[in-house]
Amino acid sequence: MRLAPRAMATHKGQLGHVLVIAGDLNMGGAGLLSAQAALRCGAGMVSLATREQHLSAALSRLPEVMTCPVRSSAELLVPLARASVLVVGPGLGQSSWSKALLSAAAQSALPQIWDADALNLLASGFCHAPQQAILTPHPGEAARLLNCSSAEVQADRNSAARMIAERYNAITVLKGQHTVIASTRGELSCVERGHPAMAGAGFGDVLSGVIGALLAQHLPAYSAACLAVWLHACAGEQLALQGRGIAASDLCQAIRLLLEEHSPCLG
Ligand SMILES: NC(=O)C1=CN([C@@H]2O[C@H](COP(=O)(O)OP(=O)(O)OC[C@H]3O[C@@H](n4cnc5c(N)ncnc54)[C@H](O)[C@@H]3O)[C@@H](O)[C@H]2O)[C@@H](O)CC1
Ligand SMILES: Nc1ncnc2c1ncn2[C@@H]1O[C@H](COP(=O)(O)OP(=O)(O)O)[C@@H](O)[C@H]1O
Repeated sequence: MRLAPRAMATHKGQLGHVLVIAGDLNMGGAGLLSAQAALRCGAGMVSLATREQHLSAALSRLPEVMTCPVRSSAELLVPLARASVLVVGPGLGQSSWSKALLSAAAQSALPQIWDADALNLLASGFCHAPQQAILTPHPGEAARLLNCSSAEVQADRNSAARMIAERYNAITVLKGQHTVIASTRGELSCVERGHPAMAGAGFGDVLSGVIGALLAQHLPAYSAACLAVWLHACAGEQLALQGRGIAASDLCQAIRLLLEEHSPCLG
């Protein structure tokens, strides 16, 4: 499960276009973290559809990312038509704006990663998960998806991941210590890496962008989920050597270097 090396004549159009749909008012940073991670893991192009209030922050922090201020689902149509992979949910909120964007994504046939509020809205019965989805719940979101408590999820994490995969017909990444990845065909993997210094805001947002970039570069979905979790957890371990206080965005450079070690760009 490696990314293929790149031919010398490779161009960005062959490496996928990740569209991150994220960031309601007061949570603009979540989408930026996800987009930054996708960029740093080699996606050919990255776009961010978010509240117009976040436009200038996004442009100044991530000039490589195409920023699409969207007020309604109609304004999402053009970015959706250009994308090859969607990351939906970081900081998306649960407002009418959030719901309109999620509905538009749910109707798309593109492969997509659903995180955070996309999962909360899914759990509420607002919509169905699309075909070819990867769901990335933490134990709190997993509990909402299964209509149980997070203690019950934690008591048997393998079963919880399997049940979400079955119920929603989607690859499921149950985050937290020793992240579990379950497929709809019964495959189950556990990544016994990571560090409690990763217990902070925004780490999950980064993971969603890493998965998006690997999918965009044509890794099969289950492999993309497993490799992304492993890279993210190992990067966390490396940064944790310096102790607490890792900012989630710090992970991106460490993940980039680990990815190059694992899957060299020139083979
Ligand atoms: N910079 C930003 O704009 C950020 C925005 N964020 C957004 O904030 C919103 C709320 O997300 P939250 O995840 O904070 O809130 P949630 O209410 O979804 O989850 C928090 C609860 O889930 C449970 N939980 C989570 N991880 C657990 C674990 N490892 N073990 C056991 N229980 C666990 C706990 O009960 C915890 O109180 C989302 O839209 C999210 O995307 C976050 O991503 C953080 C960064
Ligand atoms: N104690 C821990 N051990 C290993 N990994 C952790 C630990 N705490 C958090 N993580 C990882 O950090 C990420 C946190 O994601 P999440 O809870 O969705 O955060 P956020 O919504 O703030 O981005 C997950 O990938 C999780 O596996």
